[in-house]
Amino acid sequence: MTRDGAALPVLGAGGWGTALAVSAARGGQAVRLWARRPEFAARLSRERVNAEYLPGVALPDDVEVTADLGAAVAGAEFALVVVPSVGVPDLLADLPRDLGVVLCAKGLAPDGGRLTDLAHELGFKRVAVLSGPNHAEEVGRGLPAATVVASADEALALGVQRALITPTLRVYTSADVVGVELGGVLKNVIALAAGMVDGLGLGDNAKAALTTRGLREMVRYVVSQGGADDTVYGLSGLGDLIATATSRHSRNRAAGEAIARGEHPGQGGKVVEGLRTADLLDSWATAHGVDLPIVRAVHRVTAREWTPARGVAHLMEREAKPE
Ligand SMILES: NC(=O)c1ccc[n+]([C@@H]2O[C@H](COP(=O)([O-])OP(=O)(O)OC[C@H]3O[C@@H](n4cnc5c(N)ncnc54)[C@H](O)[C@@H]3O)[C@@H](O)[C@H]2O)c1
Ligand SMILES: O=P(O)(O)OC[C@H](O)CO
Repeated sequence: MTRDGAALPVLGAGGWGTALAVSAARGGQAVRLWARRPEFAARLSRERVNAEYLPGVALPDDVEVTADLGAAVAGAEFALVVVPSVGVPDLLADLPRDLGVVLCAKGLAPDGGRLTDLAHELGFKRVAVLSGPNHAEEVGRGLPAATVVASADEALALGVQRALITPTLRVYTSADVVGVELGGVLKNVIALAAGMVDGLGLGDNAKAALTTRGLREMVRYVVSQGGADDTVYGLSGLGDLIATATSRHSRNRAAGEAIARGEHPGQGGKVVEGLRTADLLDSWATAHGVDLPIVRAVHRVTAREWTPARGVAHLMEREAKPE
């Protein structure tokens, strides 16, 4: 399904689903945007602006909004799955298994594994992941950006590339599903830590050290899972780490900043994936004896087991060693 085929289903009408729908439609792709709540879908269809999740961005005429999941995916070769990771298992369970699924959430499955693995376990044969430095607020406004679609199924990756590429969104393909998927997952935790550095006023040196050591931690985890270190140094790893750890748009960075100030992160119901990821990954790292000290510190601080100051001490007072 491409621009000359059936409409592209975009499942999930939060900030990212809406931005992808708008971007693809501006590029000439007909889109069906599925929202879970019928009243929300009706309002979006009527007002043509997602005031709750992506204010100020008008839906082009080529975006049809529906709350009917069957109608949204009818006749499609693949669909973009753009709900938060916690909602992905239930949504996948409701989809036909011959549909290609393009997972866009930057989070983990309930058991701490990868969502692409979960999709295969549920019986999907054609599975891809889309990830990159992509703030919805900027993609929705048509500012230039690049992203990566990874799949073991090259035809699927090429189909997604054709459907999504526009003069303002450059879409690369990759065969490294593990590397592309986990880069986007891990960077949220490092962005939470970067936000804490901001909130504590620790300075630019500290933030540079934290993000660089965070990148090393991303490489260690991705390689332990079978991904390539090269991928982590690309758009979906380092690129997204830069975009998230430095951005005023990032909900993860902002949540870290709020926590460091002693506040509870309030994001108006918008998902902060790094909180759940830190919890799942810290347990995984403990169980498997893998050293992920920043993940550990972020989890303990966000779980309110450690103060932010103790988290900093945990990172600074580790045994001296070569870089
Ligand atoms: N916002 C971004 O800039 C951005 C960019 C790239 C990737 N992502 C990732 O995309 C995913 C979705 O993020 P978002 O920014 O669109 O979220 P959001 O917070 O803007 O909105 C979440 C949307 O999902 C819906 N939702 C929540 N739980 C659901 C469930 N169980 N089943 C179905 N729908 C559910 C909500 O009603 C809402 O429409 C996240 O994993 C995020 O990390 C976000
Ligand atoms: O707002 P965040 O922190 O969820 O980040 C959004 C995107 O993942 C940036 O690429």
